[in-house]
Amino acid sequence: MPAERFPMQDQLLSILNALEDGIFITDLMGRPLWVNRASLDQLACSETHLFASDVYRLEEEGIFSPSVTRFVIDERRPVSVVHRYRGKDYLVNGRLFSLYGGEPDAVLVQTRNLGEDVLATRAPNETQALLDYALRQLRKVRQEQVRPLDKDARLSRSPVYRRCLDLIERAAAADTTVLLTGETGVGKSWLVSRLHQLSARHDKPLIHVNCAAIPEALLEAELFGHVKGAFTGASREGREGYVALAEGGTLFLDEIGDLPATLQPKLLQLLQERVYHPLGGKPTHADVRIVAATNADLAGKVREGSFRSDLYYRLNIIPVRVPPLRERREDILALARYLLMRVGERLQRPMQLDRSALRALLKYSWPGNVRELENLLERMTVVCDATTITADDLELEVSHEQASPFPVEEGLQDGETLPERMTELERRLVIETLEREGSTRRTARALGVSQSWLMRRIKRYGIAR
Ligand SMILES: Nc1ncnc2c1ncn2[C@@H]1O[C@H](COP(=O)(O)OP(=O)(O)OP(=O)(O)O)[C@@H](O)[C@H]1O
Repeated sequence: MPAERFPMQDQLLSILNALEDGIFITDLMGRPLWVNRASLDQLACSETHLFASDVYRLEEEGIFSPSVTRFVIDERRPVSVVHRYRGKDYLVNGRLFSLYGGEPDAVLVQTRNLGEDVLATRAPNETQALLDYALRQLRKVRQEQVRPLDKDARLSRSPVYRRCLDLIERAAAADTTVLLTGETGVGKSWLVSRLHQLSARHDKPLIHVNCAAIPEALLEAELFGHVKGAFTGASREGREGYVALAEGGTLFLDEIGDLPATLQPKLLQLLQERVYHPLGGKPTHADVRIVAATNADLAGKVREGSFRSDLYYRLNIIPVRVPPLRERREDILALARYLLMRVGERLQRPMQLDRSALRALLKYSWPGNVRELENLLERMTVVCDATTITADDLELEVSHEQASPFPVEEGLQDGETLPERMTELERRLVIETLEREGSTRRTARALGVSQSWLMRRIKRYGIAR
């Protein structure tokens, strides 16, 4: 089994591979992380196929029937069942566990072939003890040697959003100013936390300041702090501002377009000279990385004179445009499943979406972007009687149904050719139908093509499954 998928010391690999019990580990989205030899033999499925898929799809394909992993993910509790599989009886134990020693972040399924005995000579807990030992060692190895698994990086199938994630990753390493722009709810703040986590400053604070939410009269003191008695109403001891609180880390200035004109030169000084003035105090040196975000048209504000152009250019060193959800339709269903799982976990109510709901989510234009999707799924989790959400439950407004993503009347984009447009249309249709239908067999039927044609396209477009 490939060590790069799940780095592990050789001895541990040998122990786990020597077990007669099958060991199958997935993340909480049901994506395989590691599987031992016995488990692969039991499943009679190629390793490549297994790792390119998730338990939901594998269940649809009949490789699991049903999947114990899915049950553990949905129910959030351990389960023990006896499965008859290819003429043999297996005792299957599934449970949540933590790879890092904190909150559960993975599912472990252990499969024992009952036919081959569960011999009286073998202490029943022997395998379990060995396994627990191996997992303890594994946690240690991971904590020492590798960075935590990046659970979210695989969340995007959209080239535009992947470019955005890529840019964030590069910017994280560069320690320079970044300006994120994009509609409300697209995930600008989410990307800033990701940037901070990936940067060398990750063990220092990330301070989020919403420039639009703090009254103008207070913003300067909040940002830069004040010494005692600096102004009427100031606290007697004086107070540190957000810049000081972010020392060594990242200062995230959200809604930067609302930064008052009086503060703009002060921020410029901080950016250029790394110096600021607490109210009533001396110039102070700061070591912070500044990241700003806005859903306003900042260049327009510069043109109309309400935002300083020198500050704009200084902030705009690495501009990152975060695309709205309607421009990354390939991600809608994967995000919906992920967010539904997250909210289900929080509210202790696992839910699922039926096919009519998936179709409705794809048709809608999401003016409120990821936040709107998240809020809708939370509302559904609270108000739906049944645990399966249907299109009727969603009540998405027809007026917000999306026009075709490829309107003929708009013609081709600058420099785009007809074959390029056709290829992109094919790619998107394949991805969306796969997301909706789950298995390649059903997708091929829905698209009216053969399964081998579909498999070739999946390969050609590098569609992760
Ligand atoms: N790629 C993603 N994966 C998971 N959750 C996401 C992702 N992008 C955004 N979210 C979630 O969507 C919600 C909205 O995101 P966020 O607050 O970052 O948007 P925003 O662009 O900063 O919005 P605003 O401009 O209104 O401040 C958050 O709850 C966030 O966790």
